[in-house]
Amino acid sequence: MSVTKLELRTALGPVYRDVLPYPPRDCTPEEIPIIDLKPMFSSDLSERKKVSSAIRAAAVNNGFFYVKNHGISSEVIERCKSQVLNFMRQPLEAKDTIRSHKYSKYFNGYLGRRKAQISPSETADVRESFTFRYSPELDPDDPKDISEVPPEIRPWIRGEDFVWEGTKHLPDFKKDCVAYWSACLSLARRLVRMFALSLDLEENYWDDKVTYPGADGVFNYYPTRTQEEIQEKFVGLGSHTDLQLFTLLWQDSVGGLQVLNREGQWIKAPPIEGTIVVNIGDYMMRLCNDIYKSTVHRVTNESTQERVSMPFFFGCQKRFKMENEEFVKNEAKRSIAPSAVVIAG
Ligand SMILES: O=C(O)CCC(=O)C(=O)O
Ligand SMILES: [Fe+2]
Repeated sequence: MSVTKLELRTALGPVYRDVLPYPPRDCTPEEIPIIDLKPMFSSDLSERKKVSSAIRAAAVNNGFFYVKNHGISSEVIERCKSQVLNFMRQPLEAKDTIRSHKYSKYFNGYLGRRKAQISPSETADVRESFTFRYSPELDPDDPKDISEVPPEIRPWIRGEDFVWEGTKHLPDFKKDCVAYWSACLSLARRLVRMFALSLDLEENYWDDKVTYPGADGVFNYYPTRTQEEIQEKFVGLGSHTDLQLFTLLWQDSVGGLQVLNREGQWIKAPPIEGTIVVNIGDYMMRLCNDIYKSTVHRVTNESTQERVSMPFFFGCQKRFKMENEEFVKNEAKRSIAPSAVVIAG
């Protein structure tokens, strides 16, 4: 049996994985379970522990699970998804007015088709994306003007206004995007408590580290591939791990997300109506000494329809990671998850 070596650019430096020579197959419910979040909203600790123990079981296995009854309304999701299409279906010139490589210090804005390559072992990414990062005035739980943020924290705020300036012509674009992002942030702050419980930590272990969190909203758009891209086996988004504590990932009904399981077999994580995918990131894996796995995943849109996904990357603000110097250095090379080697032009 001949395995292939896959090289990954992770926040822990280059990592290699053996991949089995079999084509991707459907996942089983044990491999990527569905966790019901309803008990998370209970005031009864033993109820909440039902969620945390289910999280632990999934996190030590493949590090990927779906959540249902997550509390984000389907209207908020649908409105945001429509806005992603409104933005992405514009002519390239309009999207390029907020081009990330040109206008952003912190990877906010638009990244074009085949302008990055996240995986050194695969092709450039066909995916286009729009990114906006944490701004205190958008925080749903305690909105603040930047002037009210403690001075030592201000330099770490990564949101940039040009993304909203350059999309003003799209009615309600900011409002609908922020509504979805806010809902993700509130959910993530609850979910991180379940992660704390799952690791036998105090439930509030992360609370003060996510007051000004890493909270990156990314909208991914996977156009259908050209004949050339199909022949050359272009990936939508190459194999990678996410960088932060965990990711909340909404995907539309098109499909194309694959996860590398513990055995090195690619398994498909199909869209399941009403759910959001959650996966562990490198920083969580580092903090818990690899007990929880930051899982390798990739996307290829092999359908004849465009695909949208809306990940939300949640973590501690960078200054809390300084004790992990190596981690921060490698993370800077990769930046946030949609980053990669930049392709000129
Ligand atoms: O599009 C997807 O389903 C996954 C996206 C992803 O992995 C990412 O943006 O990091
Ligand atoms: Fe990812």
